[in-house]
Order: sequence, then C-alpha cells, then structure tokens
Amino acid sequence: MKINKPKHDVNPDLAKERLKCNFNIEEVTNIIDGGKDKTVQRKKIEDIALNNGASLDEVPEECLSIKERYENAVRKSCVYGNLVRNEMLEITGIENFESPVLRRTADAFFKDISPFMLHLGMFVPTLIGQCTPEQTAEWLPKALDMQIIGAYAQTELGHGTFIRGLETTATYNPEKEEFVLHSPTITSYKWWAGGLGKTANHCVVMAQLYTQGKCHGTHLFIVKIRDLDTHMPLPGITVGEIGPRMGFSSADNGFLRFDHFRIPRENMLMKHAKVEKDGVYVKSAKHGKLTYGTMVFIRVTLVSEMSFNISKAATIAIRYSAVRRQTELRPNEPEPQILDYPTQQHKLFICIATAHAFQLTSCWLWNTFQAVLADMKKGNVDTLPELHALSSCLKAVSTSDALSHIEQCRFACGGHGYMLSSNLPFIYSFVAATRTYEGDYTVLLLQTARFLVKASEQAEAGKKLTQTVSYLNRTANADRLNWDNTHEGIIKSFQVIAAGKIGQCVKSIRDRTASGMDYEDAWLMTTVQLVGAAEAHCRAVLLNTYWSEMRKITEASSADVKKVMHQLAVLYLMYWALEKTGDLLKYSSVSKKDLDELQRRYEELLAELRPNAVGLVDAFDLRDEILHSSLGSYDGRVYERLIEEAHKSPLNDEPVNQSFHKYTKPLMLGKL
Ligand SMILES: CCCCC/C=C\C/C=C\C/C=C\C/C=C\C/C=C\CCCCC(=O)SCCNC(=O)CCNC(=O)[C@H](O)C(C)(C)COP(=O)(O)OP(=O)(O)OC[C@H]1O[C@@H](n2cnc3c(N)ncnc32)[C@H](O)[C@@H]1OP(=O)(O)O
Ligand SMILES: Cc1cc2nc3c(=O)[nH]c(=O)nc-3n(C[C@H](O)[C@H](O)[C@H](O)COP(=O)(O)OP(=O)(O)OC[C@H]3O[C@@H](n4cnc5c(N)ncnc54)[C@H](O)[C@@H]3O)c2cc1C
Repeated sequence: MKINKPKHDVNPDLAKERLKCNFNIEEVTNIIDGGKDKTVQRKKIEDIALNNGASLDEVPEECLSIKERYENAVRKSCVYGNLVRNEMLEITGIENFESPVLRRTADAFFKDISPFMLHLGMFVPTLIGQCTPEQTAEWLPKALDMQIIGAYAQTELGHGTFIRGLETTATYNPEKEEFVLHSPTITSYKWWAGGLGKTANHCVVMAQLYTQGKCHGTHLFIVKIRDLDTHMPLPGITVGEIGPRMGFSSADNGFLRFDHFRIPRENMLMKHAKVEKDGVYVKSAKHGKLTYGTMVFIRVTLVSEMSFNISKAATIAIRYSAVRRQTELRPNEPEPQILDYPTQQHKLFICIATAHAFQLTSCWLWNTFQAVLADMKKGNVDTLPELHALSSCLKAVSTSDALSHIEQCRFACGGHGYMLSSNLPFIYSFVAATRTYEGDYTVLLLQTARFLVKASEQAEAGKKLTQTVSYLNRTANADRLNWDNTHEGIIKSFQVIAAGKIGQCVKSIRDRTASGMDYEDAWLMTTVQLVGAAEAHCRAVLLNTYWSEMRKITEASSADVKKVMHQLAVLYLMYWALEKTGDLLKYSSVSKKDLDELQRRYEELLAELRPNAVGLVDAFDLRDEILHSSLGSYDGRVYERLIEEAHKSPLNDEPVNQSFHKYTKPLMLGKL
C-alpha cells in the first residue's frame, strides 16, 4: 500500500512500534473501507482533495475572530464544493453524494465544520426523500450543482424534540394558489439550522399546514429566503445567526422569522401528501411519519460518522501514547512509554474496537435502511417501525459512547490533549452536538422503548417477532440465564438482560395502571427504566452485529488479520460484560469467580493487543491533513509540532502586548 511518506524522520519509539506489528495493515484498511477497490477509490478522492488546496490556513482557524472564521470557512467550502461537484462526484457517482469518503476529505479542509455541510447533509437528502418527480426535476439538479444553497429549518426556539408542537404556520390561499408562512410567536422562530444564518439562499421548512380552515399537522416546504444575486433577505424574512456555541464555530447556525411570507403551492414537498389547487388536502402516505424521513436517514449515517470520529481520536491518542514517556517504574530504568500502562490500554483499546464495531454495524444498518426503502417503494411500510426503533437507539448509543470514548482519549493525552492543536477538543465538541441533534439521546431511546414494549407484549402472546427482537421470543419467559463463559454466551446474556429489563418495564406499567394510574402516567413513571431497557437492547444488537459481521467479513482474511480482528471483537464483548456486571448478576447465574476470570482474561487481552496498537490505528489510514493533530501525526514529531503551533498564536506576533502599557504598567505604578 502506498503510504504518504513523512517529510521528517519518524520518532524512534513510533518506528519501533511499527516493527512490532504482526498483521498486514493494508488488509485491515481494506476491511474498514469495505473492500480493496473502495480503498483505492478513497485514496484517489483524498488525493484530489489534498492536492487542491486542503489545509490552506495560514493562521489556525481557532486564532481567527468569529467573522474571519466564518469567511475563511466559506472560502474553503467553495474550493471544496467545487471539487466535490466537478471531480469527486465523478468518481463516487452522483447518487453517492453522501459517501463517507466525501465527509472524510472535508475534514482536510475544516478542523471545525463547513457552513455548507447541511446543504449536502440534509437539504439535498430532503429533496430526494420528500419531492414528487416533478419537484425533484425542478430542485435537485440546482442543489447538486450548488446553484442554490439550502438549509434544514425544523427546530424552533420553543420546540426541538416535540415536532408536533412546532408553531410556524403554512396557510393555503386557493385564490392565489399560495401558502402564507408565518411565525406567530417568539417561540416559533426557527432556530439552530446549520448554514441558515448567513450562507443559505433556500431552506426546507417544517410548518403546520392549514387548508380549508383545518390544521393537517407538520409538513415540509421549500422556501427561497434570499435574493440569488444580492443575497439580501427577501421582504417578510428576518434571518440571522444565533451566536457563539460550544462547537460548530466556523458555521452559521441560524434563526428565521416569517412575516406572512408567500410561496407558490408547488413549494410544498408533496411526495407523501399534497394540497390540490382548490385547497383539498390529499394524503397518499401509508405511514403517518414519512415526513420525518430525513431524520431517519441522518440517524442511520451518524453511526458511521461516530466510527470515523472515534478512529481519529484513537489514532491521535495511541500514537501520542507511544511517543510520550512518563514516570519511573523502576529506579535507573528509562521512563516507560505511557502506552505500556494497562490503565492507558484500557482507555484506548476499546476505542479501536468500538470504531470497528460501529463501522460494521453501520454497514449492516445501511443495508437494512435500503431494504426498508425498497419495501416502501412497493407500498409496504411494515418494516419501518423496526428501522425507526433501530436507528433511534443506535444513533443515541453510538453518539453517547463516542463522546465518552473521545473524552477518554483526551484524558489519555494529559495536558497536551487539552490543546486545540491536538484536535481532540474539536472532535469532542463536534461529537457532543451529535448526542443532542437529530433527536436527543433520552428521547430517541424512549422511541425505541415504545417499540420494545409492544414487541414484548407480542412475544408474550406467542407471536413471532422480527429479526432484531426475535431474542424476545426465546427469552421472554426465561428467569435467569445459566452463565456461559463463551463469546456467544456473553451475547446471549446481553439479550437476556434486555429481555429482563423490557419485561420489568411492562410489569411496572401494568402494576401502576392496575393500581389506578392512567397509562400515560404509568409510562412516564417508568421512563427511567424504559431508557435503560432500550439501551440494553441496543447493546445486545451492537454486540451481536459486531461479532457476526466480524466473523463474516474476515472469513477470507489471512490468519494474522483474523486473529487481531477477533481479539478486538472479544475485547469489545468483555469490556461491556465488565461494565455491566450489576446487570449480569441480576439476570444471569454469573458468579464472582466467573467475573474475576473475565477480568483476568480482559487484562491478558490488553497485553496481547499492545504490540499491534499502533498498527491498528495506522490501519485507519487517516492522513495527517485529515487528523490535524500536533499529537497524532504519522511521524510522531509531537514536541516539535507543539512548539510550531505555539508560535502561530497571534499573541506571539510581538514581544510585548500593548495591554502591558495600557493597563498592567499603570497598575504596577499605582497610576490606574
Ligand atoms: C459543498 C461542500 C460542503 C462540504 C460539506 C462537507 C461534507 C458533507 C458531506 C456529507 C455530509 C455527511 C454527513 C452529514 C451528517 C450529518 C448532518 C450534520 C449535522 C446535522 C445537524 C442536525 C440537524 C437537526 O438536528 S435537524 C432536527 C432534528 N430533530 C429531531 O430529530 C427531533 C426529534 N423528535 C422526533 O423525531 C419526534 O418528535 C419524536 C420524538 C419521534 C416524536 O414524534 P411524534 O410525532 O410526537 O410521534 P409520537 O411519539 O407520537 O409517535 C407516534 C408514532 O410514530 C412513530 N414514529 C415517530 N417518529 C418516527 C419516524 N421517524 N419514523 C417512523 N415512525 C416514527 C412512533 O414510534 C410512534 O409509533 P407507535 O404509535 O408507537 O407505533
Ligand atoms: C449543533 C446543532 C446543530 C443543529 N442543527 C439543526 C438543524 O440544522 N436544523 C434543525 O432543525 N435543528 C437543528 N438542531 C436542533 C436539534 O435538532 C435539537 O436541539 C434537538 O432535536 C433537541 O431538541 P431541543 O433542543 O428542543 O431539546 P429539548 O427537547 O428541549 O430537550 C431538553 C431536555 O429535555 C429532555 N426531554 C425533552 N423531551 C422529553 C421527553 N419527551 N421525555 C423525556 N425527556 C425529554 C431531553 O432529554 C433533554 O435532556 C441543531 C442542534 C445543535 C446543537
């Protein structure tokens, strides 16, 4: 495999680590990419991005003012967008505009985020999923060609989670064949939409549809908000940026208020429901929630996005841990590499395993999503509830796990991990947002819980369940599982934990309703348990999917690759078994002795993986331009880079800052 040769000598400790690696790195890279041809394609696309102006910042993004950061991000987005349009999509195929490869190369341009991300990330997918063929023909080519730039404006100041509570109205006027968009209250301001504040000239808007005096609930509309030539907001539109945030600092999250703003009837996205010219409302959808389709799509893609983010953080922290030496273990011996500490391995090796677990699960989820879309094309929506339940819990758990693993990577890098130049704070604050946006963690787990409670009741009634909950058919009446200290045994025990927790939720709800509570209150009182049950179900799905997909995908691999991939998956199973010992003790016959044995094997496995740690992160094949990290570069020149980055601080532009003469000196002289 062609690697991008470092310009400098590689740090000797890192070089030694690479000699220790006992498997073929390229083979693992191919597995992660989904095949050798995909690796070749990815590298070709990365070359286009990296040879054409990526990383073109003279001053680090974070040293710029808010305005400069935004303007710089727009400049780079235009360079990048042009490459996507003219070169990269030629390679992926236009239908793959959401390819993770494009997302990955975008990181070479932006440490933080592109103001155009939501254009490709949500605006275009909404057009694809919600337009009639005529509307698609009208809007999609313009959007893909970036003649129009869009945002996705759903959330309002007063409501994000509860979509049915949105207040923006779209009232149909049959005389003029127009909708009138209006924001009737302060809480109905659209709020948060990425790219809306300053960049977009169009947006998709979720609003309550009124026609013939009746509200038909939330529907989607495409709205031109700015003049295409002057970029001035159109009359009736108030639009702006919502202000500084924890992350997303180079983008322009926006607010938007409508004052009786008129749009043509054809601007309602009418794939699933329409308003006729005379104002008659016609619903064609066989399922009530198809307008939520873009959210399901993004939740599906976020699982792979989390794998990518963990792999970046793990690469940085593991390479750094190979270079960093700290503390004397024995007198007169060199300080060990911090990677030699089992506690460090415990923080970091799970990150490698989790990146693989999420990558394989995301491919499986993507295939499930495609199968559901194919069913829906044939008019069958029966498989949608299971997809919604799955994508909800996998989005919730993958973003939450990614966040805590990335935080561990930062801890693993000590003080230097706190530097923005390490890139870990950027990765962390980006992922922190994912736990909230596209459906908050708790809220989405409660959606999965609804599905699980129903499934449990069906299992109780002897009905055969769909694949991801079929374990409820086998375990619904099982009291405590006989502990079986094998890999399959661990997976089964997670299914029994999930079944036990779901069963306990059903019982709590029934007990509460039996004692006179109405169902809504009984549900509400049980929500802490319901969130736990949905999380347990998600863990069972993740463990089972990772294990079975890993075995499938490595069937033809070399023995060494098979071994190391197997070790990672076992590490993942053991890690989660040890994290959930309380649940295991409650729902299986596991003993203290079994758990001690599991702990011992886990610690041995960390030591077995240790020589391959750097090789495993090298297999993620993240080029320095994508990693943007003083701590994680391929050559391990950590200290040199930290100093180089320090010199870029604008505070070092002059030896004495003017504030000394203005404030400090007068203070020192008592002249303030
Ligand atoms: C040009 C160069 C540019 C450079 C660009 C660089 C790179 C780009 C390249 C690629 C991009 C790649 C990636 C981009 C990735 C990500 C994008 C990035 C950022 C995204 C930013 C975030 C955007 C947002 O946040 S948008 C707003 C999202 N909002 C939410 O998610 C709200 C959450 N709330 C809900 O979903 C719902 O309100 C709810 C909680 C589900 C409740 O809904 P409700 O209507 O009240 O329903 P109810 O609870 O009563 O349930 C009834 C019934 O319906 C079922 N149900 C609910 N939802 C669904 C559904 N979606 N599908 C199917 N069924 C559903 C529910 O289960 C109930 O069923 P039942 O009655 O129990 O049977
Ligand atoms: C960086 C970022 C980018 C975003 N981009 C966009 C965008 O482009 N377009 C867009 O439309 N939106 C966007 N959003 C908005 C985002 O989708 C919402 O913030 C998100 O859906 C959560 O909704 P909320 O803010 O109303 O939180 P709330 O619903 O108010 O949640 C607050 C708390 O209440 C809890 N809670 C709420 N409801 C329940 C319930 N039923 N049961 C139990 N607990 C509950 C939640 O768990 C949470 O802890 C973005 C947000 C962020 C942070």
